[in-house]
Amino acid sequence: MPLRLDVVTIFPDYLAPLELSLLGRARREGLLEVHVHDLRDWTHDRHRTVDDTPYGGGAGMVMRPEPWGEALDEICSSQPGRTPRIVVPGPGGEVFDQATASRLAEQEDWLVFACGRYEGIDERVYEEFSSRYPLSVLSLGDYVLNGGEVAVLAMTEAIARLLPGMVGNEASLAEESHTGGLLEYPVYTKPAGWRGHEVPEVLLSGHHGRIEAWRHEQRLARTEQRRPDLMERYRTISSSE
Ligand SMILES: N#Cc1c(-c2ccc3cc[nH]c3c2)n[nH]c1N
Repeated sequence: MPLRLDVVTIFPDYLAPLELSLLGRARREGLLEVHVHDLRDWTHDRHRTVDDTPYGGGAGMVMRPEPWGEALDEICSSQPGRTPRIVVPGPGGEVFDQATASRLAEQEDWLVFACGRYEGIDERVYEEFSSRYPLSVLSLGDYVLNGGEVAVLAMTEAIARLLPGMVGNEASLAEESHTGGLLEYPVYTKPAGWRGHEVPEVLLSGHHGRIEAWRHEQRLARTEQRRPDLMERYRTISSSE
């Protein structure tokens, strides 16, 4: 069964990149199903209003609960016998990392993304739907975006590329950044010499054992230099194995 993604947003065109490249091919090959919905289709006023002023005052606007309630009621019950995980991108969520992507790719076959805007979605939507469905609030990282759409694009690519059949050479998944907790090793291609910069001799040696050892050393060195936080976690996990 292909992974089904439903995305609810007030900017459906933002999700147009899901039609391109890897994800477009995945959809054409039946590995992935993507349905984008305009939240305003669940409004009933002339102006198709999705926001209102915040109770308690403060700057900005809050997304009204009613359109979200009707949209998620309809979408989450649209596949008889199936239950989605609702994913709400948000700066206050658990960090979405490679482990999260792997877990969702392995364990879920239907994700419903709820893209907020403005100052966010009325809290009662989270209360209502977390009592009825598995629900995760996930963050791309500690910086502020204007809405959830960019996060959905990133999360969708990170998850979908892990699906069986998505990446031509699945062996490459094993050596990329964050797989196994380390950053990727440096890569080179022809020409062997370029502007005085030479490809490391070991990579020209044809000695696969030495090449593998060198690449692992490079991963360790890069992770230590650029992401000491990941190195600490890697050491802890390695020492417990
Ligand atoms: N994921 C994520 C986010 C966001 C985000 C997500 C949704 C909304 C809705 C209004 N503002 C938002 C910001 N900011 N930074 C992240 N890492």
